[in-house]
Amino acid sequence: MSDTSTFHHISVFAEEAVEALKPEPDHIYVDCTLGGAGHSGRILKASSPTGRLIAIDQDLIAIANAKQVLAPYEGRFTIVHSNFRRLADIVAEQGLSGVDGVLFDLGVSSPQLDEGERGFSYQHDAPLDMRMDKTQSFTARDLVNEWSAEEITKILYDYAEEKWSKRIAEFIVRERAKAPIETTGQLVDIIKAAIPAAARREGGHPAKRTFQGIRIAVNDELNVFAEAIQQAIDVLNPGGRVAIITFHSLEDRMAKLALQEAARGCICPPELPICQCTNTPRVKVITRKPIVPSEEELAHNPRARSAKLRIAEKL
Ligand SMILES: C[S@@+](CC[C@H](N)C(=O)[O-])C[C@H]1O[C@@H](n2cnc3c(N)ncnc32)[C@H](O)[C@@H]1O
Repeated sequence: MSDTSTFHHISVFAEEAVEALKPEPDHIYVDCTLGGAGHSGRILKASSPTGRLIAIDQDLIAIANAKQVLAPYEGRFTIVHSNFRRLADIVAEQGLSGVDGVLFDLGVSSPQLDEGERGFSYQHDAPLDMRMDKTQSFTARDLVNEWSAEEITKILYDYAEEKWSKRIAEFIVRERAKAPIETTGQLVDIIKAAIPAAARREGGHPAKRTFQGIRIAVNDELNVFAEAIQQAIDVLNPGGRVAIITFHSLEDRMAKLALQEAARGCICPPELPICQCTNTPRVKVITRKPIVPSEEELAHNPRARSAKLRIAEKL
């Protein structure tokens, strides 16, 4: 998408996620997932007149649009084209020893999904791509044509809970032996052929889970998030908060466990009479249960359906 005027993404938990960070003037925030800048703009507004924002995105198209959206706050924000896997380094490169809030709004933006040519969508026929960062060389085409049946089965099962993962992987391997699989349309046809007709009629689109699994693998989303969440806790100043918006159960589970573990401190086995790990709690969990979207939010943004918000505060 080169025309930034058509970049349209409705922020999920637009108010709740920003309030969670308790924005204040003079404080410094990091939005790890700038996207359409909906949250970033709200953070800058709420921390006026002197709050500062570092906003990260690995997608240059999102960044081009966000620069226009954030123009009214010129001088108070820095946009960094990078993967948030580098969060700690990015904070250090800005000459900062800590920040007061970190936001993650995980996954892809609506424009990334809707722009057929990026290959994220099973609804548009396009080259198999799925890279959030177009400067990365590894694409969905490489994965589909080069990974073994076992590797493909594993990501479809682990990242998308696809119960037909083995059959889909076998069909992919069989088809690519005839000719390379180049497009999302070809992949959708292979998935449809692999899933028995009765099962195909259950739930949503038969290709939905496979596309999710491949996208997560192409962008290494879960490993990146696991690293970044620890860095987020590290870079927070005492009293600073991390807010995490997730869109599927694997991400939410990772967020929940990482925050719980950081809140627990001691990781010694329960049978040890005295703590030997000497770990101390690093955060207080603010959301024992995740915040879920209101009926009102769901009515105007169906994409929020599976969203969950978790918040923790640095001790
Ligand atoms: C759901 S959108 C964020 C929307 C944004 N919060 C808003 O209100 O407009 C997620 C964005 O994060 C970016 N992103 C996802 N994973 C990333 C990563 N590991 N590093 C940097 N950016 C990432 C995507 O490119 C996408 O633009």
